[in-house]
Amino acid sequence: MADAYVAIEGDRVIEARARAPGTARGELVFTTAYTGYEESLTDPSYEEQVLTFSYPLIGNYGVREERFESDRVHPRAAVAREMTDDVAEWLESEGIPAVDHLDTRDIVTEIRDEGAMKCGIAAGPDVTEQDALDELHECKHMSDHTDIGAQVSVDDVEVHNEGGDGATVALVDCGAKGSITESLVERDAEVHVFPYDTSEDDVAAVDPDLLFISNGPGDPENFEQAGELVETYVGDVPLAGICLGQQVVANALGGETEKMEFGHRGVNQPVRDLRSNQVVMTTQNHGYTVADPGDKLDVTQVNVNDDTPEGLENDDLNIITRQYHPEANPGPHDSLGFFDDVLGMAGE
Ligand SMILES: NC(=O)CC[C@H](N)C(=O)O
Repeated sequence: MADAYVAIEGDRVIEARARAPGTARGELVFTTAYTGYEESLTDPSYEEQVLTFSYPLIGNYGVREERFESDRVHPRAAVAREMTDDVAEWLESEGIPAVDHLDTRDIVTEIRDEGAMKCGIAAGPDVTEQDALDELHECKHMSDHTDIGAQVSVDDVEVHNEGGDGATVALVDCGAKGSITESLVERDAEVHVFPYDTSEDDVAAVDPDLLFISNGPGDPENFEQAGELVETYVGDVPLAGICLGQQVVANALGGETEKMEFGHRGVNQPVRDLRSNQVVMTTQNHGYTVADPGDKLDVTQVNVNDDTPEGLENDDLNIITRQYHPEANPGPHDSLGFFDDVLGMAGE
């Protein structure tokens, strides 16, 4: 007998097995990544989402803290065809409901047909279908999480590699993955990690060589303060952005973003560079996209599958942004050179 339920839009309820107990709600999305579950589950960009793994076996190489991208699990719940005890115990210890023994192909097909959707989850010996439906009915649209930045950002400024020989980077933490800071520090940068709503004065005080807007969860239009920093610094200081960072930069410079149907989440998304015509494989996790880059930014890279913008640049204003995740945690490593390019703009 089922001891877990996943309720999706249209009030359809799918039976499952409880692997970590509890109730939760969020935007139901899927990743096609076949490795990297530790990184995905700790990626702050999954805040307020329920993550379904399309790869059928999750957890087969254990759980190791050194692979985590932040200090907690961010999806509200996890769904897999088969989840190992290691992962189930980790999620339980974090208070994150998890379910398996359901047909994840069905869920993925539903999301591909209908788009990312609201869902409710209830798992554990005493739960009912109605508990999952109640969660579903309480679920908000992703764009209505207007203060999502506060849920994932640092509260106070953190400095990494103080006194480093390289560039001084102001990294605006909209929910930054740890490996972005690591990628900059490995290249000798002194990285000042600022809260998502930091003031211009705080950033000015460190006299940055590069303003870097991080990845993050939810709708980029809910990150107005980061956009204001972009407007302040454009032309004076080189600008870089990853994922939500690309979207915030585009919105601030006269462009527009929109919600995608079901987004890109996985580790084999092909991206073509329009200048070199080279294709690289990339790691992705996004549900919004730049619909119009505005007149200050050129689209320099596109997704081979659907032509959406993957890279925006302005050589005169020193701006480089990427929709995918060049820090490559999990991999592939094809696009790590992004960090050399943006630090190059900063004079390194
Ligand atoms: N990884 C990210 O930064 C995601 C950006 C944004 N939240 C989106 O879903 O499109």
